[in-house]
Amino acid sequence: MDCLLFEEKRERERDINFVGGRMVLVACFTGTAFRHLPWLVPHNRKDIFDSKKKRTVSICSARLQDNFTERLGFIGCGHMAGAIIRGFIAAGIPGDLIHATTRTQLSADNAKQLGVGHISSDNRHLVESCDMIFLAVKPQSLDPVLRQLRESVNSEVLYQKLFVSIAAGKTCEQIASQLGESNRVRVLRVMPNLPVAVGHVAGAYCADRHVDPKDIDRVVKLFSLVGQLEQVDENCMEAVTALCGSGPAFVYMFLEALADGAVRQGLNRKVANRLALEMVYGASKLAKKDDLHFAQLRNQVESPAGTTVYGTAALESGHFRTAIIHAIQEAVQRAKQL
Ligand SMILES: NC(=O)C1=CN([C@@H]2O[C@H](COP(=O)(O)OP(=O)(O)OC[C@H]3O[C@@H](n4cnc5c(N)ncnc54)[C@H](OP(=O)(O)O)[C@@H]3O)[C@@H](O)[C@H]2O)C=CC1
Ligand SMILES: O=C(O)[C@@H]1CCC=N1
Repeated sequence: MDCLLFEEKRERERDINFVGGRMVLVACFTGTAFRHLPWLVPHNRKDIFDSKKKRTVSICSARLQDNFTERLGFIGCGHMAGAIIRGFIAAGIPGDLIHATTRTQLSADNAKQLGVGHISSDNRHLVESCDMIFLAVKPQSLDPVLRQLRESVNSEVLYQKLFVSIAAGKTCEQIASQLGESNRVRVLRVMPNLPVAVGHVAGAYCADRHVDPKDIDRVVKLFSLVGQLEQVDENCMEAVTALCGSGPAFVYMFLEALADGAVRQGLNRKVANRLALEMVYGASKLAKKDDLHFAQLRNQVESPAGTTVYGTAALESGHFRTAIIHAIQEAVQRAKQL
């Protein structure tokens, strides 16, 4: 799939959107973007001078390298695997390189709709057929899956594969030791989030010390097609799970409440929903662009004795921030229990 690529000055400003089925990418330092997107091949590059921002911006098309041959296997194809697959396929990964297993026909039908090339319920066959195996079942279903793989797949075959777990709360060590000799099993943990479906993942990864840097590189490169993952220590993965994995649910709840508030004041429901969405999107975009402390941005909105400061004071008396901090804490606690 072709994409348009814009390069901008700062790495952190990189942003990927899909427009009319094409990927439009706003990227970092001119010249370095393709190093971060090694599976994209640039062509028709044109450098233009952005007089407003006083810097050169490159615009070009890019496509996935023809030699991308990694076979990706998903054990479990529910909400999260489905979102990752949607993002990968939109970024140009051929469905034929994607394998998935499910338990029910309904999930198999959903996987087919997404464009998954190979669908079955045979986890052993999936592991044997693929290079990178995503463990994408619920954490509560993971132990029996790992046991089944240990019992059914030849251990030397298991050791050749790269396992990527997206399960909340399960450590690399727990997974590796259930699959075989833990220092021979190659496991990375990735915590993605639902917006990976539209090429905008916010999340992180960590790996066991003995995982080969080349394996880490494979996963980082793959996810660079759908956004960017931070590298964190494993003991921070629960915080990332709460912030990034669960975060979209918190944001959707906030959106719902914002729209409800406006509807209560008489605004039409559809208009309220649309405005809530655009407002949060725009506020995030500005915060990302201006890179100011969130409180500085808030202060720009709060006119003295104006409407906003009355609203923010009401949020404080409703313990808004405490409630959010508590939500993150509860989500972390739950991840540790899983
Ligand atoms: N949802 C999210 O936003 C996020 C989820 N995660 C993590 O992703 C993982 C999956 O979560 P989510 O997608 O929400 O869950 P879902 O319940 O939507 O999906 C789980 C999938 O696993 C399949 N499954 C269960 N047992 C087996 C098995 N033995 N063999 C093959 N497939 C099996 C189910 O198939 P069937 O439907 O046929 O029973 C289903 O498709 C979890 O570990 C979660 O922690 C991480 C980040 C965000
Ligand atoms: O709710 C959950 O457990 C999963 C993990 C992060 C988001 N969803």
